[in-house]
Amino acid sequence: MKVLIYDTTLRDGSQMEGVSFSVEDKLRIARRLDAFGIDYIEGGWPGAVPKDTEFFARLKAEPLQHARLAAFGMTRKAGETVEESALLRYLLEAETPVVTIVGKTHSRHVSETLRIPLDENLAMIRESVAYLKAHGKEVVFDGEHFFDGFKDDETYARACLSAAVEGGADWLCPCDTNGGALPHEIGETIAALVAAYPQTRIAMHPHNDGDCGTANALAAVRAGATQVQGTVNGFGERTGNANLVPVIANLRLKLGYDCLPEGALEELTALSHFVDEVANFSPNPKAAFVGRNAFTHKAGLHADAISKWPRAYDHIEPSAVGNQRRILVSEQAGSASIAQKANELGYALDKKSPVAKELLLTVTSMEHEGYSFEAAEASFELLLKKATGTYRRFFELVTFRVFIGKRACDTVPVTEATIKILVNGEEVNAVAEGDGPVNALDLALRKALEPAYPQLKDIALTDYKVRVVTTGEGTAAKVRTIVESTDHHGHMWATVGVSPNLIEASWQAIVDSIEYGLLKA
Ligand SMILES: CC(=O)SCCNC(=O)CCNC(=O)[C@H](O)C(C)(C)COP(=O)(O)OP(=O)(O)OC[C@H]1O[C@@H](n2cnc3c(N)ncnc32)[C@H](O)[C@@H]1OP(=O)(O)O
Ligand SMILES: CC(=O)C(=O)O
Repeated sequence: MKVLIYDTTLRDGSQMEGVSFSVEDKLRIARRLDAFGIDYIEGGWPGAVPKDTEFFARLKAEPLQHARLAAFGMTRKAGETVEESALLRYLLEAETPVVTIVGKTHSRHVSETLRIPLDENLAMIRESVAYLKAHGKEVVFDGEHFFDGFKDDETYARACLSAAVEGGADWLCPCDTNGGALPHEIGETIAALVAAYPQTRIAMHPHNDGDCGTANALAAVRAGATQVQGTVNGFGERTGNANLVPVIANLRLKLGYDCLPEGALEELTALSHFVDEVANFSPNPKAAFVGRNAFTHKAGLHADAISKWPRAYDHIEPSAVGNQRRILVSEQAGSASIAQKANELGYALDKKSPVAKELLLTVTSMEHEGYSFEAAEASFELLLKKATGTYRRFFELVTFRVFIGKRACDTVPVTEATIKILVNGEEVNAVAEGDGPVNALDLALRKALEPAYPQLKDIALTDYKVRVVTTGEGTAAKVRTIVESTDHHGHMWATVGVSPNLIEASWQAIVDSIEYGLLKA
């Protein structure tokens, strides 16, 4: 069974707070969606939003390869003719094969927000659709507030769709504009429309205000809708539109619908992250199917079962959507978690070995002290190296001191770190000033180490996070620092330190970061 996917990330998605695509952004997303195999791409509202007008103009030179491009707009306004409607004219000027127009289908909205006679709204719908059809367009009629209208005044809601059918609409797309409908209501209503309009294809435009966007899209398809409208990552007005990511994955993998070209589904995770990146959002780790956590297993019992049957705790094979399975090491771990993580990192370790048991004890007691290894895998790998005899020490601390001073005339405090270490048995001293105590300490350590380890120049600290943790000893407050680092190959790692003293916690994380970087180099 075929279902067509209609993407409105560039139109309804742009209506979300925090989203402001440039024309370039829109073009990049459109091309990516096109390459991915989306059937319809709604690019925006030409004539209303200047960026959208430019977007359609620029696409004329290099049309999409696979998707049908849709321009979005609304019916003519009350009291004007279709020929007089500037908005309809702009839609034609966009020169897209598809035009989608929204019209009111809830009688109360017609009376209270448009403040026009109910018959005039029907004429606006019929005449606008007919006008666009006369210009050779494939026309999608978006029935605004349809499901609420259907509950309130079914006769009028149906009359609106009938007006669109009389105008020659190719698609009737009832919209759950306020996003509050439930799946059973959507299913029943769509089934009624499929029966009532056998000659016209039925689409569905769900919003997510009741957190039922995906469920409503699936309910509509199961009831006979053959087009689903939504956005990548659920961008959209208020709480967003139906999220096409789980909609597509569920349609394809759970319900067996044909909604993408062969092989495209494996690109779903990359597509989702791409759209977030263009929108300047961090990908949501909890996103179903494509989030970093979607196939990440923390509990020891889960990790044990997965080591015996990889699919044991996953609803699908992660690679089907381009994602991957991960095992975390934490206080929730068991020896199977330790062994699997070790294997993943390239160390042969049996879960029943004394080393695995010992390491588990170390990890769980350190986590009890406030360490957290799930966000600091490099520190865990150093523990693993120590446990398996593959650790190498690069230097030994003799002493460090950090000085912070501020005189009345200073705008910012002066920070200086002095360090004495042993490198290959020789004492090395260094002093450095920094933007703060941690920076000064990091710089002093590097200064002392760089003559012996010039490869350190390629290792940079990229992020530093501090969190207060109250653990173990009653109410004693400790801080946990996580340091993120990178090398010139783009390899990234994170390390952790914990202490009641911020400088000491930072020192531990910095030392781990440098040791790990040198071991990998
Ligand atoms: C459900 C949806 O998400 S639909 C998409 C909504 N998207 C947007 O609104 C983004 C783009 N919008 C815009 O650029 C502007 O709002 C425009 C260009 C469409 C209209 O701007 P303006 O002419 O300044 O009107 P304004 O936005 O203040 O008011 C909307 C007008 O359209 C009328 N209108 C609203 N819906 C419809 C409709 N379905 N059919 C006909 N007229 C309508 C309103 O009655 C109002 O008319 P009035 O000015 O005579 O009172
Ligand atoms: C058309 C549209 O975006 C809606 O009614 O939600």
